[in-house]
Amino acid sequence: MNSYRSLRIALLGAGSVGAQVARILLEHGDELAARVGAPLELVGIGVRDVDAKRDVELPRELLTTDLATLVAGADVVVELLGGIEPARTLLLDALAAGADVVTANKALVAAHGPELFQAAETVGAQVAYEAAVGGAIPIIRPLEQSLAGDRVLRVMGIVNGTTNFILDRMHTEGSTLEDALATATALGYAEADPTADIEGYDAASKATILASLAFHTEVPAACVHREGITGVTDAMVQQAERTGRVLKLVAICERLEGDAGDRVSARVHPVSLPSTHPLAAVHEAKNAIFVTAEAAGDLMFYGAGAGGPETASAVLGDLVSIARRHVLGGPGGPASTHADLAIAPFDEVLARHELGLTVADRPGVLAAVAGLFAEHDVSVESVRQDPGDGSASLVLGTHTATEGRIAAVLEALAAHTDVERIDSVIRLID
Ligand SMILES: NC(=O)c1ccc[n+]([C@@H]2O[C@H](COP(=O)([O-])OP(=O)(O)OC[C@H]3O[C@@H](n4cnc5c(N)ncnc54)[C@H](O)[C@@H]3O)[C@@H](O)[C@H]2O)c1
Ligand SMILES: N[C@@H](CCO)C(=O)O
Ligand code: NA
Repeated sequence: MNSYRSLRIALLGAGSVGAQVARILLEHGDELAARVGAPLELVGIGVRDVDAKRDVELPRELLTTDLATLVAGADVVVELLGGIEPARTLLLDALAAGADVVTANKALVAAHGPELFQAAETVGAQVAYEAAVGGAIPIIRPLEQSLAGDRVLRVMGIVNGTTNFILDRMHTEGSTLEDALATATALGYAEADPTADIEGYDAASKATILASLAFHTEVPAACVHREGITGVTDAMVQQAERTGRVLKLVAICERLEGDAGDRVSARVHPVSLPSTHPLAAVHEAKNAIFVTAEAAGDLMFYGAGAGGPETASAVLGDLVSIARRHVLGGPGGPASTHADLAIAPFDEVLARHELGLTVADRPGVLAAVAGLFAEHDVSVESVRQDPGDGSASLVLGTHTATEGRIAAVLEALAAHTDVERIDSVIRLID
């Protein structure tokens, strides 16, 4: 090892991920230091309560509740608190003082990434956030560096471990959403407020980050269409199974070619996909992300999308890489947003839908319902009808149509006297 001085590492947060980062750093510090070329000194761990019970025993003398002072003396700040504040202010202070930053906080990067990157660029510091998307899976660095010479066309995948765990348990064990969420929380997969997982906010934050990196364009979180899994019912799960399909929550980021210039779209919603689709084989809290690039073709990234030790792997990878550059010198690179593509409105995005309806069981109803689709220029591909007691269940599959047209059909169906209920709406992936 050369004679570079120790790098002072401040760790903020000792929860599921933070405690594992501290443990590995303390257990394997020598090995990591050898890779960096300088000792990595964990100078303190910022916590809420130094006496709190933790799964991992941490040296008491490292624990402090004074996060601001801890940050002020650090070369690298590793933020694993979650949430926007105080994480944002602490990291901006760290960057202003010239420290580098590692974070797993996708909510913060999605909402305030440009502000953090700008602050880093001003002082030549670095911000690394590999753990923010796909947990342990290397996906940020491949998009930022490995594919920097290519043109990414599409990024699609399962990016939230908690909702994948829940949907998987609903399919394989008939669990309720609530029971499966409780297990995912106990396993350390869920966010501190699990609404972020089940309502799709977490996946939407990740879609913002992926789309911004993939398309070299700032894609604000507000431009990502978001639907979670709270509308997924047991009946929808069973309906999917009857047709050899499974339900998954996916993020889709696309580059849409157009005569007036390319645009980008990012969205998160449940989909129904054939059980033979590669994403159908992604079980438990695993994540999988497909990247399609013009020259590279299809690439698939698969692995642990959540979990303390798994996510700690990505955090420490960032720490080693950032520390190496700290030792070698040279500023961090600016965020790449040169393409600055327009964002396509969600209404113009194309998809195939399957709608489940309960309708009055009398002659002419099927024709009336089909007429509503025709009126809005949506072509019906398949119809299945199961008679009931005075009412009938209809399942209609559409050809590809814009989201705007489907929304108009749904509005017309909801207003139609023969339509008792819209039971389910799910997008189909082939
Ligand atoms: N758990 C995962 O699988 C996972 C995976 C990828 C990314 N992340 C991200 O990593 C970050 C941490 O996640 P986690 O699962 O470890 O969360 P966690 O809730 O288990 O841990 C966060 C810790 O930070 C502490 N904390 C919060 N605010 C604080 C404050 N103001 N002062 C002192 N301590 C404070 C909390 O008390 C808690 O112990 C989040 O941004 C999360 O989105 C988590
Ligand atoms: N709550 C997140 C953690 C990983 O980012 C998930 O379930 O995917
Ligand atoms: Na990752």
